[in-house]
Amino acid sequence: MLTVKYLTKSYDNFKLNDISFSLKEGRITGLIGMNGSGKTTVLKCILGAVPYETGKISIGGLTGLRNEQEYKDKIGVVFDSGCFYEELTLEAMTGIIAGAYGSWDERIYFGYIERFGLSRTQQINTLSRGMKMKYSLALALSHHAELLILDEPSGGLDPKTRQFFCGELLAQKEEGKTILLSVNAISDIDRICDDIVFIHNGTILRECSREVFLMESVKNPPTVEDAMMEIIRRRGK
Ligand SMILES: Nc1ncnc2c1ncn2[C@@H]1O[C@H](COP(=O)(O)OP(=O)(O)OP(=O)(O)O)[C@@H](O)[C@H]1O
Repeated sequence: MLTVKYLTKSYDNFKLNDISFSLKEGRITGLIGMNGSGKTTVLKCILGAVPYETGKISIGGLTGLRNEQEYKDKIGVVFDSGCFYEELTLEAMTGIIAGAYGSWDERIYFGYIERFGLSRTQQINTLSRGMKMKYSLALALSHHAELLILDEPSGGLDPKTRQFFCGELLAQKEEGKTILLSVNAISDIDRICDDIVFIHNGTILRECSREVFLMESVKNPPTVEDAMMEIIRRRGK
């Protein structure tokens, strides 16, 4: 599905070091790591939102450089910051976003808006954090994307809304979607991940199933958070 090969991206004080990993179709993969480990940077490179120095990123053989529209249509994005014009209504904002996708499906969009309890005439800046995340998810699910990319979807959400999100993502997986979500150390959303890609200081330390990753934990019952800490402790940094 998604393949990232030898990706390198540098900022003044940070570098993604030759990142390579791939996603298995129809599974949920957690890109996990501490604050500042490079998760958002990796996602931005995949989305073509920032330039990178070296590497090849492809989805089902398509690269964003050669097939920009087709590549973009394949991805549904939910970003923590939600890139919206705050003073617009959902209806007006959606009109702008829908135009960016060749495969936009109004019928599916209205279905989600209703199911998520959102109002099309409400202004973006009056949405609570949970509502904004639901709106982002509705947009991401409305253009027949094969791959969903979510940046810290549980950040700042209460347990009930987190549960709602987990349920929605599991339902999407059932429909055959491939999902990549970034998860930080203290999130509990890792429970729904089938696979883990563990990034630390811009380097991938593990790429395996969640089950195998948990074997690194010394706690009983094992936790993803403890497994991360153990791997880092054994490396000595
Ligand atoms: N535009 C930028 N200019 C300079 N440095 C940046 C820029 N964006 C990110 N960085 C740096 O790159 C590093 C990785 O940041 P990134 O946001 O990818 O981490 P993250 O794993 O998503 O962190 P968090 O869990 O806190 O969101 C950080 O040290 C950050 O300061």
